[in-house]
Amino acid sequence: MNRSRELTRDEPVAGAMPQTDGPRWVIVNPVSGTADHAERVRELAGMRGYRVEETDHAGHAVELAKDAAANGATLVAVAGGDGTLNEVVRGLDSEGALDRTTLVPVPVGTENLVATNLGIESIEDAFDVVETGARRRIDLGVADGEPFVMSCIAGLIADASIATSDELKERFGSLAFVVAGVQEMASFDGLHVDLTAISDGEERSWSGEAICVLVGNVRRFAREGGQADVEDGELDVVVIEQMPTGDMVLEAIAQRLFGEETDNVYHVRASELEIRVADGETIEFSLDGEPHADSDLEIHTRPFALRVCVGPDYDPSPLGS
Ligand SMILES: Nc1ncnc2c1ncn2[C@@H]1O[C@H](COP(=O)(O)OP(=O)(O)OP(=O)(O)O)[C@@H](O)[C@H]1O
Repeated sequence: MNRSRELTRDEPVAGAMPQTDGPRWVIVNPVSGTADHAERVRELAGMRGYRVEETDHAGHAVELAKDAAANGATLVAVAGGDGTLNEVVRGLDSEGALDRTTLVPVPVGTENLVATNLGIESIEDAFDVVETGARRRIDLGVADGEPFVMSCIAGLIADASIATSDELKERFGSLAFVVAGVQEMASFDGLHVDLTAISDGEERSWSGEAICVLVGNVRRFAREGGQADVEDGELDVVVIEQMPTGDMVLEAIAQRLFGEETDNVYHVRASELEIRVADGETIEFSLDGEPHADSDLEIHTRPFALRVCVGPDYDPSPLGS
C-alpha cells in the first residue's frame, strides 16, 4: 500500500471556481430510471445553450465524455443515474480532464444517490444550480484503478441494484438493498477477508469471515446512513461479519447498522484500504452499482478530484466536522 500519498488541498474547496463559461454539454442516458426525461432535458438544455448528446448503448457515456473533453467542455451535465455519472467521470478522467471540467448530475436515474447527496433533487434544480448554485471540489474514490463517486460494495451484495420491496425501503431507507441482499445469504458462504485501513497515517486491521464490505464516498452506510463528508479525503467503511442465517438476521443487521450496537459490524474511516481474500477466491464488487471482480482490492481517495455544482441543501460538513 502506498502510505506516502497525502491530501492535496491545492486550492480552496469553495468560492471562485474556474471556467464554466466554455462549452456546456449535457450527456443524456435516455433509458435511465423511468426513461421519460429526455424531452424535458433537451428543452431546458436548449434554452441554456448546452450541446446535447444521447447515449445509445451501455458504456457510451464514457466515449461521449471523452468527446466533451476533446471539445473543451468546461461544464458537463449528466442526465442519468449513478451508473451514467460513473461512466462520464471515467471518460473525463481518462483524458486528464477532471480538473478543468465541472460536473452537475441531473437526477433522472433510479436512485440518484450522488445528485441527492449533493442537494440536487430534480431536473430543474440541476439546470438552476449551474446558474446560481455553489461549486465545490469533492473527493473521488478509486478501486483497482477505477474511479467511483458514490460507493464500492464488495461481497454478497455487490449488486447494489438488487430488487428491494417497498416495505423494506420504507423501513430501512437507503439501506434497504443491504437488508434485501442479506436475505440471499443462506446460499452465500461468506468471504474470508483481511482488511487494512489507513486513516491519518494510522493503520487498522480486521480479519474474519464477512458477508460484505461497504465503502461509501458520498454516502454513509453506518448508523442512520445519509450524506457522508465528501471533502475530508476519507471513505466510510463498514464490514458486516458473517452471522448465522435465520429470521433474526435481518433485524440484527438493521439494528447494528442503525443503532449503537457494534457486534458483527466493524466501522472504520480510511483514506486507503486494502481488501484481501483467501487464495483462489475472487471478490465481486460494484463501483457505483456496476459489477467488477478481482482477487484483491486496493481502494484510496483522490481528495478534491471532482468539481461539482451543488444545491442549497448540500452540507460540506454533515457530521459537524
Ligand atoms: N442507450 C442505452 N441503452 C441501454 N443501456 C444504456 C444506454 N445508455 C446507457 N446505458 C446503461 O444504462 C445503465 C444504467 O444507467 P443509470 O445508472 O444512469 O440509471 P439507473 O440504473 O436507472 O439509475 P441509478 O444508477 O441511479 O440507480 C448504465 O450501466 C449504462 O451503461
